[in-house]
This record gives sequence, structure tokens and C-alpha cells, in this order.
Amino acid sequence: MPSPATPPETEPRLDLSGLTVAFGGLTAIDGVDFHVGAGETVALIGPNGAGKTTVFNAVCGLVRPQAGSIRIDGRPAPASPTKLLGRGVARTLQALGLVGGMTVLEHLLVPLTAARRGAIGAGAGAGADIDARTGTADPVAIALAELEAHDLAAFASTPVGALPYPDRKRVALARALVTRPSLLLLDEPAGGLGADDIARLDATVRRVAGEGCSVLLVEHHVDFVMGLADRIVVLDFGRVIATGTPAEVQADPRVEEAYLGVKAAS
Ligand SMILES: Nc1ncnc2c1ncn2[C@@H]1O[C@H](COP(=O)(O)OP(=O)(O)OP(=O)(O)O)[C@@H](O)[C@H]1O
Repeated sequence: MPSPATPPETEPRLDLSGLTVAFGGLTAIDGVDFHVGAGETVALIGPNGAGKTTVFNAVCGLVRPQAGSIRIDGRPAPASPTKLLGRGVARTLQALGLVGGMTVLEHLLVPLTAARRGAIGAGAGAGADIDARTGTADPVAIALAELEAHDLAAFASTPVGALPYPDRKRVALARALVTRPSLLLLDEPAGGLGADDIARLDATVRRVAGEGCSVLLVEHHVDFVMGLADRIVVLDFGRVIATGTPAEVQADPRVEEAYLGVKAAS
């Protein structure tokens, strides 16, 4: 039996209950329960095909669950990615989702401009309101300050397609963070990065979590998440098989069995 998640003292930022998603006859995730508390960093790990991306896609409104609930700050999550942004949720994608011919600055201006037009609405942080971090409502100034925080300001006018992969990955992260999310979803943020870029990513996630942002990351790089996450949720065959601190999860024989095919002693 999976260990029950510790009940949060306050309303969790993200709360999944009985989440079930099937593709035709295949139940990809089956009654998944876990939560991400305010300011908490939670990593979702598991072997290939365990259902990690399906959970992520369900939270992002990209696949429709057959059963269960997804609640953000105590209210049902909207099924549209744009409405999610309006509720303070931003995400990065495994495939990055950048447009090679658009400049770095333009990528950050897209969500800020949508917020200003009211297409995203209050809660996206910037928009027509004064941005608390920069003290301005000017989208260009807000975007440039965010690029500065990621050592990308020098590339503001560079088409994204001209940048190396680690820099493109930082652009995708900056685009998510410029909306000042209260819940950040990262899909394999360390994938394809070397040690220096992973260390920089680690520092960025710790900074935003320290500012109160909750983080859910799906990740294959186990060493990275064991050092970073407050709590780990382990999926196998669409079910949560373990939840706990990195130390608890690493000591759990069910996790070793799922990863290595070693039979757990019962
Ligand atoms: N759109 C889809 N149509 C049919 N089956 C799907 C679809 N998406 C995922 N699946 C199946 O659902 C199961 C879970 O897949 P998912 O991609 O969520 O796993 P994962 O843990 O993210 O794997 P990986 O680590 O390899 O990315 C797999 O058996 C996969 O083949």
C-alpha cells in the first residue's frame, strides 16, 4: 500500500484526488492522490511509462481525466491553459514550445501582453498592475528584468532559434516565471542540461520556492530531484507507490523494485 501523504495544514496549492486518466483501454493513471503545499517543491518520479507526463498534462488541462479531481487553492482547476495562467499557474514543456524566429524578449512579452489585455486576467501578476518585483507596469521593463535574472538580457533581441539548447531552456523557464506564478509546473527541466546548467536551474527553483511559489516537477534526473525537492511522489504503472522526503523514498524497497526490478521484501 502506498504511504498516505501527510495532510497539509492549509489548503494545498495543488490537490489531486483519485485522478484517473485512460487512453482507450489503457489506464495510464489510476486513482492518483497527492498535493503540493504553499511554497513546497514536489517531484514526480517513476520509470518510463509510469504516467508522470499524463499527470502533468491533466493538471495543465491537456488531457481530460475520467475520474477524480484537480483543485488549485481549493477550487476546481480550469481545463484551459490560458485560464490556468489567470489562476497563477505557469508551466514549461519538455519540448519547450518556443518559436525559433521570435526573439527572446518577444517570448516573454506574449504572456505579459495577454495579461494586460485581460485575456489572462488578474492573478498573472503583471498585466496592467504594478509588478511587485520591478515596481513598474511596463511589460518590456518587467520582461527585461526577468531576462536579467536568468543571464539572458544580452540576448533579448536574438531569435530564440539562434541560441544553444541550455539557453533556450532558460528562455522557456523565464517565460513561465515572468507571469509571477504561484504554482510552477516543470516538465523534465534538467533534461539535456550539463552540470553547470543544472546547478543554475537548482538555484532558480530554490529562489522562486523561497519567494513562496509552489513547484511540481516531473523529472528523470533522480540525483537532481533528491537534492532539490521537499517531497517526492513515486509513480509506477499509473499508481502512487511511495510518497515522502527524498531520504524516505530512497530507503523504500518498493521504489528500488520499481526502478531496478528488485523484488521488495514484504
Ligand atoms: N496520448 C496517448 N495515447 C495513448 N497512450 C498514451 C498517451 N499518452 C500516454 N500514453 C500511455 O500512457 C502511459 C503513461 O505514459 P506517460 O507518458 O504519462 O508516462 P511517463 O511516466 O511520463 O513516461 P516517460 O518517463 O517515458 O516520459 C504509457 O503506457 C503511455 O504509452
